[in-house]
Amino acid sequence: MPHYDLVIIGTGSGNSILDRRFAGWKTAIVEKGVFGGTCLNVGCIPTKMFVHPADIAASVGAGARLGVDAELRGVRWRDIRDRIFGRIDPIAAGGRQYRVEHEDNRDVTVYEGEGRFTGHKELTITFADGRPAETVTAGRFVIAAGSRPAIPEIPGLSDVDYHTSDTVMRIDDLPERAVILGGGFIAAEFAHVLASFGVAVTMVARSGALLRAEDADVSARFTELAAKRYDVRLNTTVSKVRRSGGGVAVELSDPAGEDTVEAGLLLVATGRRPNSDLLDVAATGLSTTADGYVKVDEYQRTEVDGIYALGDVSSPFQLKHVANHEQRVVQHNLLHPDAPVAADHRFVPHAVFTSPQIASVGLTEEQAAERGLRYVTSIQDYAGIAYGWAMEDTTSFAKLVADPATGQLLGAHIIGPQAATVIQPLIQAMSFGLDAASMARGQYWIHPAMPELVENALLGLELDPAQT
Ligand SMILES: Cc1cc2nc3c(=O)[nH]c(=O)nc-3n(C[C@H](O)[C@H](O)[C@H](O)COP(=O)(O)OP(=O)(O)OC[C@H]3O[C@@H](n4cnc5c(N)ncnc54)[C@H](O)[C@@H]3O)c2cc1C
Ligand SMILES: NC(=O)c1ccc[n+]([C@@H]2O[C@H](COP(=O)([O-])OP(=O)(O)OC[C@H]3O[C@@H](n4cnc5c(N)ncnc54)[C@H](O)[C@@H]3O)[C@@H](O)[C@H]2O)c1
Repeated sequence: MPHYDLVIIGTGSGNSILDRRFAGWKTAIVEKGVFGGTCLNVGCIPTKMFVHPADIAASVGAGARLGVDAELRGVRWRDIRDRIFGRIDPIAAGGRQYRVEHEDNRDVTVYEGEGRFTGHKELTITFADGRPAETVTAGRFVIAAGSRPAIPEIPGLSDVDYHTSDTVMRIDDLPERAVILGGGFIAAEFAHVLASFGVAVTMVARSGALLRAEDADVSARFTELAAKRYDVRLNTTVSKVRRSGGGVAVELSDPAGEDTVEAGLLLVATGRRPNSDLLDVAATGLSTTADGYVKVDEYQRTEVDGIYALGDVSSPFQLKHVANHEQRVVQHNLLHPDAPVAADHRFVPHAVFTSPQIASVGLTEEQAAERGLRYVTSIQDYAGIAYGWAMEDTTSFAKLVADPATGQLLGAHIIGPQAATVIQPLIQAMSFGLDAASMARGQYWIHPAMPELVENALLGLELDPAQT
């Protein structure tokens, strides 16, 4: 049975651990799917490569209001799809080839199969091509096995051809109508992409709002805008799914009664679950949280000495920048176990690349209230800054939550054009402890640029007199 210094399970962020400092470490990498993991192959990268042309397509119709009459003549879906994957697939293949063949990786063995713990620090790898399974042991493991779409139990679902984010980007033709189940990140991003490309979209959410985890004002505004663009069904559950014509019939139930929507495509976007169960992490002595995340401490160490975990398999954030940060922490701690560094999860931002864009960091107003904190808020509409006038914006805003006594920002939430970019100075201020008044007045803000939104939101905070 081969014994390794290090076994890494998963080639998403896990693949970035090895650099020349690990030369001489006898290492195995285990990957059951496509090299590069979720973000590269079926996540952040391709989705945003679809969102960009979707933004362009959507902007054509939006010009008339400003006096620019333009028409969208068509969307060449297959060309867009093939361009995107024509770029991504070779990157994944190149990453694999580098690990398998390159001289830099002479101490690395790549196992292209599915790993499962079968004992203490013992992993058995099975292969799809029927080769005999192999069992390896190691002094150190990194569990970077990510997450997968969570599929709810809905009568009939397993009998129809439904999609998840893993498959929907590779379809051959766009349907006339799509039903999207879920009201979270993936639902919001794909609703925008599909609708911008001419697909009629029905969004089905079991609660009373879309993007419910956002600050309530942001969630409410997004829900209101989405309802103008899509057929949004709130407080609705799917009671049954069945085949119908060339597609699916989705039977819906809401407080007002029953309805059936027929569509050429059903996208299930109801969250993602960590892959700890398929890995049987209990067999190596690890426990998980109630939601299935491998338990780690602030150093990304699991309960078993020498086993680390990172990314979606252990982090409820389920974000690539978090997986990458944790990967750097694990990398350091593997090399310097006696001087470990901790992961910094204080101010983890996220953005939803839908329309309008949404970005957020820190506490929502609801979370600040729940924690009993003393806080003030400020809402700055895009309509109140010069660039917002240029865009004739009427619906976008930034909302700040701050501690009035110290001027420290507690949270920032933006819904509107370029939200994911405009929020960055606020993330920086929170990360480095810059107070709102110093931030607003201690620097120039380019006029008339979008960050004036941030400047004005900061100036709108009613801080205690000592802070102003
Ligand atoms: C549609 C979509 C869009 C997204 N967009 C964004 C975004 O815009 N911004 C953002 O920050 N995040 C985004 N995310 C989230 C982001 O993709 C993930 O947080 C990130 O990829 C997690 O990285 P990871 O390394 O933990 O796992 P992964 O990248 O999933 O890597 C895990 C790897 O482990 C392999 N594996 C699993 N189990 C085993 C096993 N038993 N044996 C062998 N190999 C195994 C898998 O095949 C996979 O390759 C998106 C996710 C999705 C689904
Ligand atoms: N821009 C980004 O950073 C980005 C984009 C896409 C995905 N992601 C990551 O991927 C994760 C997964 O995305 P997601 O949209 O699937 O999850 P999500 O948690 O954002 O949303 C899941 C949605 O499904 C609903 N839901 C859950 N179980 C259900 C059930 N049984 N029946 C009906 N509805 C149900 C929830 O109420 C919610 O509306 C996100 O949490 C995010 O971390 C990030």
